[in-house]
Amino acid sequence: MFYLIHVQNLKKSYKSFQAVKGSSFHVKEGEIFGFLGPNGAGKSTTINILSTMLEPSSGTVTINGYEVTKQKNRVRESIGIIFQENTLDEKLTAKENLMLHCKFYNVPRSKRKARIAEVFEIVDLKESAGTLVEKFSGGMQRRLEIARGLLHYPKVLFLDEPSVGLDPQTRAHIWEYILKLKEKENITMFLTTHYLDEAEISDRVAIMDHGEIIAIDTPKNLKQQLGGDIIEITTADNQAALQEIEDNFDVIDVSLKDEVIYCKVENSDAFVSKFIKSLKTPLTGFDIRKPTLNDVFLSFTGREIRG
Ligand SMILES: Nc1ncnc2c1ncn2[C@@H]1O[C@H](COP(=O)(O)OP(=O)(O)OP(=O)(O)O)[C@@H](O)[C@H]1O
Repeated sequence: MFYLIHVQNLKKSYKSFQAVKGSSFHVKEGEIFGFLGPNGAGKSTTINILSTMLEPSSGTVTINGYEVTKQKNRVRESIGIIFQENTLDEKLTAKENLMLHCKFYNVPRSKRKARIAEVFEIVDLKESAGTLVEKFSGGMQRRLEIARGLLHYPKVLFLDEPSVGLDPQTRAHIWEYILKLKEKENITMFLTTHYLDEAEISDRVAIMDHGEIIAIDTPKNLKQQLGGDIIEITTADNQAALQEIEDNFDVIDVSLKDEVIYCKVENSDAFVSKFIKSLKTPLTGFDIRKPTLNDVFLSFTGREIRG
């Protein structure tokens, strides 16, 4: 089977420090592949290698069938990159920025105008084509960067923390555009994020920690693997309640963190009815929820992803 991204036993060391410790994964055409992990996990290192900006220490990586260390130009033609930081020229208009990129990427002169109009349409910036980028809001600049990343019809779009530093409403908008892109252009997307809600939109997620991929699957399967429901409990005496739960209740797992007791249970209905009736420690708060990707991360590493 042909994979747009194929990574085999990738390693990267900075002197004696191993930032990536032998990752292997593949990404299919049209997939949104989320790369999730806390700060310092090795996400940027991986994305920089995949996009030819950094040499791996060992392992093989192919993008669109081209090897990243031996066929750099072919790889670069196949990818678009949206960086964490703004790389637009703020003294130029939006359209001038895009035109510059077309020249840089050798988009044929006859196609430039139409393609620029197309990408402006995708990110809803048609009206602002002639405006200087320095007058754009943070969200508009990010949208323009996405438009620019698409100009040369890349097969894969790399998005490194695409919504970092944006307010929640703008973040939500950026994701609308990204999903529209998947629909309209069938672009394969490789995105790094440490926002768990953002990772949820991925078709598959790889969770990275300390340079290693510790899980890869669909968000749904990852969460289902945990099984059951999560119950968050606060009481007048959490230590006593924890002991009571451990001794008397049927739980898959129970832990106390930041003054909240987390219980993982097979069947929340059965647990709750017994719990309310028989817990001796006075209860002060109670919440039942389905597992999130944060719970997945917690169960693999014992830490919160934002830790
Ligand atoms: N040029 C470098 N020299 C030495 N160590 C580095 C270098 N670049 C990254 N590292 C280290 O490698 C590890 C992985 O860094 P990387 O930037 O890939 O993580 P990340 O998951 O992208 O984190 P973030 O979300 O903070 O960007 C970190 O411990 C980092 O300090």
